[in-house]
Amino acid sequence: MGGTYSSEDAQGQADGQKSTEVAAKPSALVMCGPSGVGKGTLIKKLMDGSPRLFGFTCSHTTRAPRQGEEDGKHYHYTSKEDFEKGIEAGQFLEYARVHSNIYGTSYKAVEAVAEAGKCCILDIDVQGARQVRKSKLKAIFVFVAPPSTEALEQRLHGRNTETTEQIAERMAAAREEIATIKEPGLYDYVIFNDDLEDAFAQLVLVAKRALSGKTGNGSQSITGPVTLVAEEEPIKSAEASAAAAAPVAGTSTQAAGEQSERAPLLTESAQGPAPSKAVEASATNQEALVAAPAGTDISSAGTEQPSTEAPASSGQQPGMQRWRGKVALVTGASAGIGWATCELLAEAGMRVVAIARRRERLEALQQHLVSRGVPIADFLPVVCDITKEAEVVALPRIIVKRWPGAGIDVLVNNAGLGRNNAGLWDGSTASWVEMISTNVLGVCMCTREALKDMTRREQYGHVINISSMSAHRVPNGASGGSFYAATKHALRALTEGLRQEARGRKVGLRVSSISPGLVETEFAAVHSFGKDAGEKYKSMKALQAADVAQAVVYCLSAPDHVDTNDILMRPVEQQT
Ligand SMILES: Nc1nc2c(ncn2[C@@H]2O[C@H](COP(=O)(O)OP(=O)(O)O)[C@@H](O)[C@H]2O)c(=O)[nH]1
Ligand SMILES: Nc1ncnc2c1ncn2[C@@H]1O[C@H](COP(=O)(O)OP(=O)(O)O)[C@@H](O)[C@H]1O
Repeated sequence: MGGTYSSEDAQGQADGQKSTEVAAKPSALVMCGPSGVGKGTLIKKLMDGSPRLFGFTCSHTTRAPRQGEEDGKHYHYTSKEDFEKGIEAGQFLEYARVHSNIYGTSYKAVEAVAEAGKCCILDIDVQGARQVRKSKLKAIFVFVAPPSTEALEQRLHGRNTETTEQIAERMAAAREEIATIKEPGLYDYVIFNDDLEDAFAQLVLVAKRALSGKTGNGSQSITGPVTLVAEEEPIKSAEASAAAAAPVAGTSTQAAGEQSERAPLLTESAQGPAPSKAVEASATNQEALVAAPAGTDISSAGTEQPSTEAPASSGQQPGMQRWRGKVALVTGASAGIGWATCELLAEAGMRVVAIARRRERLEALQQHLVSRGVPIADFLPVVCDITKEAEVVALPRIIVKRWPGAGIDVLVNNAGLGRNNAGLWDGSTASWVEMISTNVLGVCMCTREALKDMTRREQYGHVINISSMSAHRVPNGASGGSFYAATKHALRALTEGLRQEARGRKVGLRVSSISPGLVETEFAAVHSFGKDAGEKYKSMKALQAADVAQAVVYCLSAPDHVDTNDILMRPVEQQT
């Protein structure tokens, strides 16, 4: 039927003989990515798990069959002449010249799968994907990306199916293919195939969308990050439900409101037609992983070099070498000091676990880090509220799942908040509870779980508490700001207490406290304490969040004989 084919035709045919398994007309799943990235491996895993739901569209190719490949199963092996005749006759939905051969998807191949009511899986190159995007075929487009170009080359060698020259040709093409991630309107999802199980679980979520007939228009890659899981309707796991039902300290209306807006930390599989058991099982616990947004530039991912625009990296800081490849968990990573700290530590070669409540900020941070040349494989964003005990307790498990054998080496307790309406005259209990829950209890729970993790591995690293000058005096007492200072005074006592406990247990844990004065991002908050408080700080030049992040790097990189216990950072009064 050649050029008259449209996906609607195929869907119509599928409707008549739809099995009960296929609840909606499936869209096709277009898989792109450089040679050797693992497309075939992922597709096979998906089809082996659910052969009745997915069908592979068998392409035509002029390349010779590899050992073990079967005509009509892996490819239709065709001569160049026959292929060109087929193109002339309009038999191909798309075709392209790839690695010195011609490859193409015939309308017939798509029909064969669609007629059985299955989701068509196309493994095609970038040129083909562009053509399919313009066609009428309803599809979701996925780019499978390697964690690094080195890993890709290793996989190609490991597969043992190409000569050295062929591998060089594929590697040259790979760089151009990876650059197309940024191409507007092309891909709906980018899946990094670092850990096969993680990549597969992400593919399962996308595949479920295809099965239920959803599509993407690729425009999300420009207008905003794409999250695999947020778009699904998650079912709360028992753990997350328990956490939501039992906040650590009382209730806070604001905290409760924020909590309900975001997705839970861990989810069971998303809804949709029931796939096979194997597919279900590996789709769990992926909520913690945020897939890279399409449009992210990973062309330098894995190179360990910051981009040319990047400022002098903390990786050059003497003393940071020892932390390369170690794990730093940073709380409150969505903005300000936390964000800046993640940036510096990632650029210093650490694996960074960024904790925050707002998913979209974590995605923005991920995109930012990747654009600065941080390997995606070294970043783990986790949606987590540190006042929810079950969510905090889950963190070490999530980390070890992502990086087997690893654990928390550095904990940066940065998350903290100040609320007005907290004076002793007429303050709100909710404000007090919120501050205590986050600034004190949240810090304690994160610390306890990090210490357990260090004890498990018998490796004690460094805990850095981001405190405040308000831990040393009460700056806004008259305006009702003493409660915030009280939480920071408590943090000061706890920091010293942690040091004493570590000494008592004879473990080599380092504990630092950094007490910044006014940080620029807090200006608004200070003004909310009243006119007097605002006036007082008018003449001051506020610290930058990056200044405080530099102090974190300083604590980590200082030699053992240098005391980094308490760093006070007062802003200097501006000369008028
Ligand atoms: N455009 C297009 N590309 C295809 C088709 N079939 C395979 N390819 C792509 O051709 C490239 C080489 O495929 P292949 O020789 O099987 O090698 P491999 O991907 O390294 O296993 C890959 O990027 C495939 O995605 C097709 O029908 N159309
Ligand atoms: N996540 C992964 N980690 C390590 N090796 C992988 C991973 N995914 C796939 N591989 C291996 O990489 C090689 C290339 O995978 P393949 O599926 O043939 O790639 P493609 O179809 O994209 O060319 C295979 O030997 C496969 O076993």
